[in-house]
Order: sequence, then structure tokens, then C-alpha cells
Amino acid sequence: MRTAAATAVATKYLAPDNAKVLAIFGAGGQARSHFQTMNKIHKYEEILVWNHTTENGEKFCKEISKTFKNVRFCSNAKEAASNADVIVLVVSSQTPVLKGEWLKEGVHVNSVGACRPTWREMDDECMNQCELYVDSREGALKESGDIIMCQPKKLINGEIGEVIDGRCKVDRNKKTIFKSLGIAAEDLAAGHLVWKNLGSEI
Ligand SMILES: NC(=O)C1=CN([C@@H]2O[C@H](COP(=O)(O)OP(=O)(O)OC[C@H]3O[C@@H](n4cnc5c(N)ncnc54)[C@H](O)[C@@H]3O)[C@@H](O)[C@H]2O)C=CC1
Ligand SMILES: O=C([O-])C1=[NH+]CCC1
Repeated sequence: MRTAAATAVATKYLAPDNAKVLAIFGAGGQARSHFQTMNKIHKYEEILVWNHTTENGEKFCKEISKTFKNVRFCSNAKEAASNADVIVLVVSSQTPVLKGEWLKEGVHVNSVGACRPTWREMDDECMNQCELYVDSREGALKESGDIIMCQPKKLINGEIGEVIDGRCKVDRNKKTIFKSLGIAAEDLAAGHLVWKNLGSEI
């Protein structure tokens, strides 16, 4: 849940205010936790799901349709991406599943998978069209294949912490990416929340 919470915070600061359509790429554990947190940031009118296996994609859609009616499985990744204001990539892919040529103006992409230096989930065109924000510059330059392998070399606009505290200004009309890899501060915050809520039980 802490990974999905970090994505939700990044989306709050980077996505267009009037985001109406959310696309989720993936149908695993992270897809489920992201469905729960992303709905707290925007009141989405529609959720589009793409997954590389139809069976799991449709199963995920059926599950979330119990609490969110307007959800649709797209067998074509382009269809999901090109209609979305916010995209969440939560796949275990080693090659790009998202192409820059599909992106809408002002879209915000949360890239949560591809956590290894040799793995990708976004193509070079996607990387180069967007302003790039990360959780940690140090981590991103060591761990993110999307950043390390991008041609031409992709510059990082800022860390999400710098956006939140005002050191880094964001133009929400531009296309943006939040590259998430996970940082210790997220684990500390999650641990603190659990500790606080345990109260007198311990
Ligand atoms: N940024 C972060 O802090 C974190 C990132 N992750 C990453 O998020 C990703 C998803 O994690 P989970 O949902 O827990 O995994 P999961 O195994 O529950 O789901 C993986 C999803 O990826 C899809 N998939 C598998 N191979 C694929 C391929 N070749 N092409 C396209 N889709 C493919 C599966 O169909 C499934 O929908 C993983 O890459 C994981 O390492 C996980 C936790 C924290
Ligand atoms: O921070 C984390 O837990 C992870 N980051 C990449 C895979 C798992």
C-alpha cells in the first residue's frame, strides 16, 4: 500500500486537476492497491485496464466493478493509453508497454514497474515527450532502465519531495512522468502509521 500511496501523492502534485480517465496497465497486487489509492486523488469518470493476459485483466475489472461501475478492459494498450489523463504502469515487463505516440496532451504517467537497470516499461519517445520526476535521483540513476537506457540521455526535472516543498515548479499542462522505485522514507511513514494506530494494543 505504501507504493500506491506514494503514487497517489505524486499524482496529486503532477497530474492535471480535472483528470477524468485513469488507465491501469497491469492486474496484479500493485494494480489492486493503486486502484484503492488513486480514487482518493481524483473523482475518475472511467477506469481503463490493460493487461498482457486477457483473463487476468478481465478478472481484475470484474473485481473492481463492485465498487467502481465504469471500468472497462482494453485488449489494446493504445486504446487505454490514448484516452487516459492519468496512467499507472504496474507491470512486470522488461520491455516497453507504453509508447509516446499514444499520449494525450497533459497526461501524467506513474511508472511503478521496471525497477531494474536493464528493464523498461516506457519507450524513448514516451520518456522524451515528458517532464521527468523521481522519488530519488540517486536511486533512479542506478536502478531505472527507462532512465539509464533512454536515448538521447534523459534529464531528471526533480525529485517529488522538491515539488512538494516548492523548490521545483511544475507545469501541469505538460506531459509528466513520476518514476517510482521505492525509498526508505515511504517505509518509515508506513511503519509510523501502523505504530500510531496500534495505540494501546502493544
Ligand atoms: N516502485 C516501487 O516501489 C515498487 C515496484 N514494484 C514493481 O511493480 C510491478 C508490479 O508488481 P505486482 O503488482 O506486485 O506484481 P504481480 O506479479 O502481482 O503483477 C504483475 C503484473 O504484470 C503483468 N506482466 C507480467 N509479465 C509481463 C510482461 N512481460 N508484459 C506485460 N505485463 C506483464 C502480469 O500480468 C501482472 O498483471 C513489479 O515490476 C514490481 O517489481 C513493486 C513494489 C514496489
Ligand atoms: O521499494 C520496493 O519495495 C521495491 N522497489 C522495486 C521492487 C520493490
